[in-house]
Amino acid sequence: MSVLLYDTTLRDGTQSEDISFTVEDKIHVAKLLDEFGIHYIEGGWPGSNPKDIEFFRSIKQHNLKNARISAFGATRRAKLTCDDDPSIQALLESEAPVACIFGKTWDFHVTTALQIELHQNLEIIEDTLAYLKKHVDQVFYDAEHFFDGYKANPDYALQTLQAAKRGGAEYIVLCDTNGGTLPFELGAIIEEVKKQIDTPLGIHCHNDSELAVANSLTAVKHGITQVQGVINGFGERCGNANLISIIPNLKLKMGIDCISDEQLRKLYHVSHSIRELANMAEWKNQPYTGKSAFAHKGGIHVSAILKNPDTYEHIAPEIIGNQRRVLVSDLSGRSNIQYKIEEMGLDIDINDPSVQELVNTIKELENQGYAYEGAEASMELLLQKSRGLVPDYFKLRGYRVIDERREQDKEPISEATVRVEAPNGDTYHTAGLGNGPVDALNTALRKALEQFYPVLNEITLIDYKVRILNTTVGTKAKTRVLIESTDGKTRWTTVGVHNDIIRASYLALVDSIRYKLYKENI
Ligand SMILES: CC(=O)SCCNC(=O)CCNC(=O)[C@H](O)C(C)(C)COP(=O)(O)OP(=O)(O)OC[C@H]1O[C@@H](n2cnc3c(N)ncnc32)[C@H](O)[C@@H]1OP(=O)(O)O
Ligand SMILES: CC(=O)C(=O)O
Repeated sequence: MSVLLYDTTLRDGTQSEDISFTVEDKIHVAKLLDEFGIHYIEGGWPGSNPKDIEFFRSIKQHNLKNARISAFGATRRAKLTCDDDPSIQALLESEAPVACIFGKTWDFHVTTALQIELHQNLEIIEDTLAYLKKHVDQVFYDAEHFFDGYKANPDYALQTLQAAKRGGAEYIVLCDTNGGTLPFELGAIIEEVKKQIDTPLGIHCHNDSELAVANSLTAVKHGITQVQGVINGFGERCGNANLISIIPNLKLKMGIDCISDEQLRKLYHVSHSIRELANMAEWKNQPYTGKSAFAHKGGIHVSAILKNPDTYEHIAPEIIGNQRRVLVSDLSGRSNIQYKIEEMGLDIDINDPSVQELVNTIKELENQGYAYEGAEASMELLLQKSRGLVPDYFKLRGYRVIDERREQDKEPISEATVRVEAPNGDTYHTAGLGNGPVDALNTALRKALEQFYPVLNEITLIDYKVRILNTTVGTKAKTRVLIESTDGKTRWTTVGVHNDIIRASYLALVDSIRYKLYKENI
């Protein structure tokens, strides 16, 4: 059995709150989807807006390898013929080889939304499809609200499908538009449809009951051969069926070879690239492609993973381009540390006393508010320091930070001074201005240290996160600061915790600097 993948990220996905692709973004997404092995890419609704018209004009200049481009539209307006309907004409002008038209199935929608007679809707469906069939290579029909319509009036719902069949639809796609259908209802209804309709069937599910993926897979189990969905499940309200979950489930769990093994390895890349292009926040726990999807934290889990990863993983992460991660925290045992040691390429025996010492230190520090699962550079320093492998690169003799606003209409000024002592005993006294007290402290500290460690000028701070830990004590609360740094080659994250936010930032900054020096073998 084979299943055709129909992606509507560029149409239904853009109905998601906060998503607005440019034409260039849309072209980029289409090319990613094509490489990934998607069979149909719905590029937009040419009757809706100039951006979508431009997309269809522009995509013709790109030679796609796998995918056919589909243009979306509605059945003709009741008062217009297809020749007069601007939306139908825009669809033809798009010159897309595939047209996907949605029409009404639910009698309630016909009388309430379209406000026409039930028989008129049947005529509209049939003649819109028949008209398009004469002009477009392939015509698909999206039966909007099919499952709700069937539950309300099965006879009429099936009549709408018969009309689509008479009109020549190559595929009839059953839509769970409001996302309220349960998998067992959906399966039973599809079985009834198959008794009446011999046109190939597709499925298009929304996620309002968090069942869009389950419903899509159930539909395939009941013989449906086209699955419509959106990358990362983007879409209006709670989103559409998530192709990032559907595809590996079809291939790895149901044995349906919808894309090649090589294409499946791009799953992580496609998911993250399209999320970036959509400018949507990271979904860490996203099944399959989230950063946490194969992240193991509990000591017992990690101990078993080290013996055989199948103990706590449903698939091997590499198959879909993701990777296993082990987190270190106060829920760790020695196995977590052992995993990290191997990951860092260090040669330390699990029975070395430093390992148990590190487990104990981490549990104690986490109790004070430190969090090492996102600050692996600080953890590596802790481990290597306990083994005497991190020198005292410098001593801080003192610092002062001034943050002042001298006049009402002027921006505040932040200034820091630091005194540090180099290993040879020389003392450096520097000052720095900054965009706030932490920035000023960073400038002053780096000015001093770069005089005897020039390599530090490669470091840039790329992220600074502050979390207040015990919020009930107000301004006396403890602060955790996480700093992410890069030297252009790698990125690393360090942590600092203190009652004083400047001191917490200083601790995280100093760990970042020490990590760079340690990695340079200085
Ligand atoms: C389930 C789905 O996801 S369907 C896709 C939904 N997506 C969108 O709506 C995004 C793109 N939409 C648009 O750009 C605009 O809504 C347009 C251009 C299509 C129409 O704009 P307007 O002409 O201003 O109409 P408006 O958006 O106010 O209302 C929609 C009209 O389409 C009609 N309509 C709804 N479904 C259908 C259908 N299947 N076939 C024909 N007409 C339909 C409605 O009855 C309404 O008609 P009315 O103006 O006579 O009351
Ligand atoms: C066609 C469509 O997007 C729907 O019915 O949900």
